[in-house]
Amino acid sequence: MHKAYLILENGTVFEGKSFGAEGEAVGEIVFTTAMTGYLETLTDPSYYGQIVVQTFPLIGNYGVIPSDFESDCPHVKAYIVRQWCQEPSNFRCEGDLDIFLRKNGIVGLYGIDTRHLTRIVREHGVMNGKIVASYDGTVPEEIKGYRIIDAVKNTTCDKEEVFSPEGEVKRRVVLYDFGAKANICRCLVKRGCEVTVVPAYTKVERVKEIAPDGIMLSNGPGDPAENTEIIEELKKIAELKLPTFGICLGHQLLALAHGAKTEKLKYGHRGANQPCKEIATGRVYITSQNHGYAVVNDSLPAGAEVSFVNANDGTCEGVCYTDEPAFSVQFHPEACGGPLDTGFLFDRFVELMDEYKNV
Ligand SMILES: NC(=O)CC[C@H](N)C(=O)O
Repeated sequence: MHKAYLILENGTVFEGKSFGAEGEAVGEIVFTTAMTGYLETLTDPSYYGQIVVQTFPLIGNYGVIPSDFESDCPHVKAYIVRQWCQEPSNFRCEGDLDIFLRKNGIVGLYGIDTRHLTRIVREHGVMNGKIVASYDGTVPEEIKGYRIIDAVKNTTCDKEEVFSPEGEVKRRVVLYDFGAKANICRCLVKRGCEVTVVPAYTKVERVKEIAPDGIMLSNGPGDPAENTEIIEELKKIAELKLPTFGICLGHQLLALAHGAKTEKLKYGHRGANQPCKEIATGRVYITSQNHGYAVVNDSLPAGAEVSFVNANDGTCEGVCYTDEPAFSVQFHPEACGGPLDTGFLFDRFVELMDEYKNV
């Protein structure tokens, strides 16, 4: 394995070794504290444009298992680990991480002090960086200027697709794909929903033609406020007053469509053990998360209430709309990877659809 370097925007340099694809990669450095679920992380489209650092020191122990993927291919810009497992072991394993990254053109770096790197990002805030094969003592210009743009455009599907449950179709859902994780669709299909996955720029007229019982707004990458066209369409979709459930980017876009604001967090929440408190019950759930932006609590308009807050930093983790059958969460109830504790939110959505069907 060759030597490779990570150069940070602030001039810090880490020397490590290359794995995966050879080459260079510039991106936004983010860290995830999840101890497992690296395949779900790699293939979650929300990581588009980001160089992901795993804080857990040994990654790849169970190899590559395609049925765990959250989309067809990895979306991370590059991948950094302390150590990758060269002899994975699992009855479902179909290969190792190095070959998987190489095949998919993802540059990897290992053998650096990921704890030190994480501390820098945590204290300084999220920053850009570049992985290079050689270092000449200078910080490349492109690092500072890097910005993730057109993220949803580059990760949404290009045509509609219908997923049907095995048994009877109990309700029909339109799932807006802003860069959706596959498990959102699986969670709905499992509950007897026929899911029509639609591209992110689908107009309200098409939704009316499909005439679903509910609307699901998926997760996705990038700055939520950048999606002005989608936000305008969501305003019209909200007028249909259909049961609506938003997750992560979907949650942020729904709030923006109602006039709320979003902000970039210092270093985001990425991991599988983020505590979230439900305001109505005071109960704390352990959640799976991957986001860099959040809805500003105080910016919510009348008719929208904070339903969950992050127990660590008090940021908005959920919104409930009092004049519409709509709710959303910043965390991932579909988990994958991560705890399944908040899967009941899909049951709530299904109940909401059934309630509205009967009125
Ligand atoms: N997982 C997501 O949907 C992330 C939403 C958004 N891109 C953020 O970083 O905040």
